[in-house]
Amino acid sequence: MFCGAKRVVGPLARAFSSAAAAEAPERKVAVLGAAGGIGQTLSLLMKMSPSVTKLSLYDIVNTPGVAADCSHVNTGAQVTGHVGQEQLGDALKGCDVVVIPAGVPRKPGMTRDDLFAINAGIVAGLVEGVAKNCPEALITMISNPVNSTVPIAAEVLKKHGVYNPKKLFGVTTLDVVRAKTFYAEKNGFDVNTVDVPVVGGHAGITILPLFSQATPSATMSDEVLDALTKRTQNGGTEVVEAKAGKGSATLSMAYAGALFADAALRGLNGVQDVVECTYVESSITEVPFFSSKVKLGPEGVSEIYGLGDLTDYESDALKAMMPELEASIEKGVNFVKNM
Ligand SMILES: NC(=O)c1ccc[n+]([C@@H]2O[C@H](COP(=O)([O-])OP(=O)(O)OC[C@H]3O[C@@H](n4cnc5c(N)ncnc54)[C@H](O)[C@@H]3O)[C@@H](O)[C@H]2O)c1
Ligand SMILES: O=C(O)C[C@H](O)C(=O)O
Repeated sequence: MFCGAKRVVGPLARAFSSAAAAEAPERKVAVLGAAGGIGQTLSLLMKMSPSVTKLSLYDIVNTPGVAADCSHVNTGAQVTGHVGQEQLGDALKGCDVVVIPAGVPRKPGMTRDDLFAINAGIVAGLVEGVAKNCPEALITMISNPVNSTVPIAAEVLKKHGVYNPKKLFGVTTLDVVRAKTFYAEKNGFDVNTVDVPVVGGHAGITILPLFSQATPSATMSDEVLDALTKRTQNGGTEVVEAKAGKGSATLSMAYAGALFADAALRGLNGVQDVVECTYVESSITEVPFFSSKVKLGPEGVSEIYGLGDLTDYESDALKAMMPELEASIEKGVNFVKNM
């Protein structure tokens, strides 16, 4: 089927093959919210990752079925299913990476912040489980609103005396995935050769793709640049509206979540130069959590890169996002303080 055509291997396949080093240590990954729209596909992708040896699937419903199904895939990872609060400890013990896509998704007309009322408590409870059962694990937070759920996780971990800012990540990979797709489409590039850093947070105007730093570079009019920026910022809403009340992005998010989890595992395993955009505790701007390019290593975060040169358009957008980002962070912090 591919005779004659030059076929470029995609990023997940590249991540999976380079993670497959024979000397890679055993790694246990848990997916919390594994029976959900994201959770099920993400669990499958994690089952396909050669760097995962144990895959623990946790949810408050339906995980026995999801785990049985996933366990029949003929790859190396051993799958276990855990259902309900009393099985959370077993799901988490010995984990190296905990991926959290638990919680409710948006419906049309909602903002991500509208999910705070339900998801804040869900995330706090799950991170408490991490603090008690696998405090050394890397946490990759998918549940929205990410701009607040990551600070919530940090505060819960602090309450338990186990917070390590190098090990807590908000997953903003889907913004990068979208920016790459839209940029490649617009400029006629092979999407597998494209890179676009996306900085800030993960909601509306806090999502800032830096197309001036995209590779390969392209000359775009101000109108095209603005349209691409807005499409990236509204990518989640585009899917929510298209799904018309049946949830938000699940397939592309599972792909993005697997890409990030695999990058985290490669970093843990000592693979060099693993760099992803992710929302972490950061001092590169005036807000305490910010997404930018981060090098991932054996301890989690090994280096947080600065923003580089920004155009006037990008500088203005950066300034404009700060009040919203700051308020979302404060809301998360206060939620745990008042718990
Ligand atoms: N970071 C991102 O880029 C991104 C992208 C897409 C979606 N999301 C977010 O991911 C979350 C999940 O989305 P979805 O489409 O998979 O939703 P979903 O409703 O399909 O699945 C959520 C799952 O979480 C489970 N759950 C609820 N409470 C739980 C608890 N206390 N412990 C464990 N599991 C629990 C539910 O039973 C369900 O199976 C939403 O908050 C959504 O907004 C984030
Ligand atoms: O948009 C949403 O609510 C889900 C997610 O954050 C996304 O970007 O797709």
